[in-house]
Amino acid sequence: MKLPQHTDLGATLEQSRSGLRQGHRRSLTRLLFLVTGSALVVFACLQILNGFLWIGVGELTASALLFYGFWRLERTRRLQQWIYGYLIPLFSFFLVIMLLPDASVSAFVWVLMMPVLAYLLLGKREGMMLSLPFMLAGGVVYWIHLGNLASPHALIDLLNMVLCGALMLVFIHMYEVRREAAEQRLVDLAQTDALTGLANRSSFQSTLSRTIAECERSGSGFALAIMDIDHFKQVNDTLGHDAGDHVLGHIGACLTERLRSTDSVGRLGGEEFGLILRDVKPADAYELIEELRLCIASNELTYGDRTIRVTASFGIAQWPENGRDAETLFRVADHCLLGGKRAGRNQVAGAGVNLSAGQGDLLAGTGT
Ligand SMILES: Nc1nc2c(ncn2[C@@H]2O[C@H](COP(=O)(O)OP(=O)(O)OP(=O)(O)O)[C@@H](O)[C@H]2O)c(=O)[nH]1
Repeated sequence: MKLPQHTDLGATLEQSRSGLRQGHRRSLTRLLFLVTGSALVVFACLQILNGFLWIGVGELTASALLFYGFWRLERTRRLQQWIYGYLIPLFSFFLVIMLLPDASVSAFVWVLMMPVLAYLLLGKREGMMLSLPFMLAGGVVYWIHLGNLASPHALIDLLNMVLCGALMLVFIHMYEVRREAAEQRLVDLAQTDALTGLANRSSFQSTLSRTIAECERSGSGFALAIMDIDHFKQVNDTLGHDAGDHVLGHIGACLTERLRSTDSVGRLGGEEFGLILRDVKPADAYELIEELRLCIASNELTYGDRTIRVTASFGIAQWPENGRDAETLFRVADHCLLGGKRAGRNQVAGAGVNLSAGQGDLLAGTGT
């Protein structure tokens, strides 16, 4: 069996669940650091020229920190902390410039920038939790800034800002909710086999790697089984491709029904399925797979007015006895499966277990 060479699309998409994908969030944050840092240098020069030396020095220090952050962000694992470390002072700074006695009305447009930045960098939940209190504080400062609300002019200004801010927040929130849902659908599609609804090969491969890592830590064993339907080509050739699809769907359901919730099953491609049985000893794994074999063999499937009976062969590899890595386990299980096919099909063959059933044959010598 060849292991998949393509990248695991499901896992890649998985990373993008909160907010933008990690890589995109990183580049966006770096860009913001660069832009803010450069802008602060310009403002600092203007402040110094205007005689506000200490304000200029403060802005230069902040820009130096931002340039340092720009460099650090390329590799840091603490992206989230850096984002909070950027957004909280930035939003506080917006509030401070709004609080200045001679603050221009235009300074309040920054309130509208808060949800955009927070949602883009932190995603839906954290973006809302951070931007909402700052926006409310900005609204209060604006209200105080307007002074006498008895005048229609001030009231219009207040309404404009409140309405615009509220709409901005609602639209960005709705956009993020839909984007996350669409992304989730994409993740599900990338991990699922459309015909059977089971995990596809790439997703099964990820589960196997995760299982190995978990079992390395816990020390508990598991079994990998590969199942292949016998003479499936005949089903397609005699009853048609649709009937073949029907059989595949039925077998998929049959496997899922029989396994425990901690076990995993996936369609590896064509008429081949993979099973991961957690916390089992070789003899238990064999017994369970044997039960599956019998279930498939004894099942009569109706397709229109036709009755279909199929059998399947299984190869089992045990972790860690037959191999510690996915590639070796696949190779061993595949080797056993091949032995079972050669021995007459409708068989269960395990490496080192050398047990078989079906058609009264005993399979010996499979495995490594
Ligand atoms: N209906 C249907 N058939 C498929 C699908 N994927 C692969 N197949 C068919 O599965 C058949 C596999 O045939 P073979 O590899 O010769 O295997 P087999 O006939 O099961 O024989 P053994 O495995 O040696 O017992 C081919 O006819 C493929 O066209 C699918 O998604 N739907």
